[in-house]
Amino acid sequence: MIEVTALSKTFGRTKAVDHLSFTVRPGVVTGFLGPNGAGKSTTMRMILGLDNPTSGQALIDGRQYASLVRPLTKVGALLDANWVHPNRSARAHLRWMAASNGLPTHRVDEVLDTVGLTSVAGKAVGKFSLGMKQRLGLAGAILGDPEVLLFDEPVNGLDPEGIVWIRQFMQSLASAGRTVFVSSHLLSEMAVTADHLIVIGRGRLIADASTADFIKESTESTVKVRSPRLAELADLLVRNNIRITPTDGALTVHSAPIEQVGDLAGAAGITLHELSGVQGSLEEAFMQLTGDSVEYGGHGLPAGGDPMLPSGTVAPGGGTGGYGPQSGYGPPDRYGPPGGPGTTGTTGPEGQPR
Ligand SMILES: Nc1ncnc2c1ncn2[C@@H]1O[C@H](COP(=O)(O)OP(=O)(O)OP(=O)(O)O)[C@@H](O)[C@H]1O
Repeated sequence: MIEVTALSKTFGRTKAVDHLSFTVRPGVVTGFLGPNGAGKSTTMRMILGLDNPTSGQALIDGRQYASLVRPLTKVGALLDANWVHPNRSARAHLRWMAASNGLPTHRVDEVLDTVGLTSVAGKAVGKFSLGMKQRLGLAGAILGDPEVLLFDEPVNGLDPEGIVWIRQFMQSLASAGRTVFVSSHLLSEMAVTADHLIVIGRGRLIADASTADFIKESTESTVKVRSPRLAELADLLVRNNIRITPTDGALTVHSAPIEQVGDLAGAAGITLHELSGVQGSLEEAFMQLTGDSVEYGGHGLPAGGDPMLPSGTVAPGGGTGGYGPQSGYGPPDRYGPPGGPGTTGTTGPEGQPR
């Protein structure tokens, strides 16, 4: 378990982490989300003893990282996959890590096998692709069979196959009862990987909730309905004071439960070809909650909504224009392709204090 209590870190005039408190529990994957510069890497670095807090504390199973005798047996981390000497082979790199923590050499071959690097174990790491380096970083993280694992942007720059592999890898670690704490910019990926989310903005806690609750509470649920008598159905719903938006041969219903829509259509004898509930996405929930916490950029949509839509209509996905968030809706490109590992200047697993 990781316990962060009133944790703060100031760099000059920048408050990178501001009185942050949360707990990361074992048995589930906990995602760590926040806009660029929110303080995720700094928080992880403090948990790992790589940065000293200005105030507050971060404990791993009740102890500070610095007080752990053989840290790799308690905590494994992947902060920067590029932090490996390029001329060293994968096996030599892991042997060096194992020796420094008093771990048996046979663990090296075991973890190489787990991450699928056995056939290239003798190759210089400098010749590795990013995906292979990420796998090597994960091998280092699990070398000491630790109960607690931290991964900072582990899927950065990976292809879809690599992303799915890492997702399953993290989920299997969690289902074995480990504590898994992972930061990522890829929100759609986090939505299917993490069971629980810690969301921060400008160093402060914004949300600490299950992924399902976070999405449910921060987005609008709508109903999608299709019918061969769409115009009649639209008229019926409007007459019942229900707000709707026409979308691609269907109606999006904003202010009525699915049962009411079905009952009204049924009573009027209107055949339906589709009646389904639509939940918002993690992207929408994230932007809704962190819109004001973005450090750089952030050109929100105008307060009146999307200028491309008629007034009173609703942007697809619950955007602005009469419904949903009216302000602080940042441009999605903030969450686009990440800058790649190393952009936060973090240190690899070997950089952890012994
Ligand atoms: N060593 C440092 N010296 C000065 N400022 C720093 C240092 N490390 C981080 N910061 C600042 O602290 C704030 C938080 O940075 P941090 O890297 O922790 O955020 P992040 O959420 O990990 O961002 P990203 O998602 O972009 O990696 C930023 O304003 C950053 O510029």
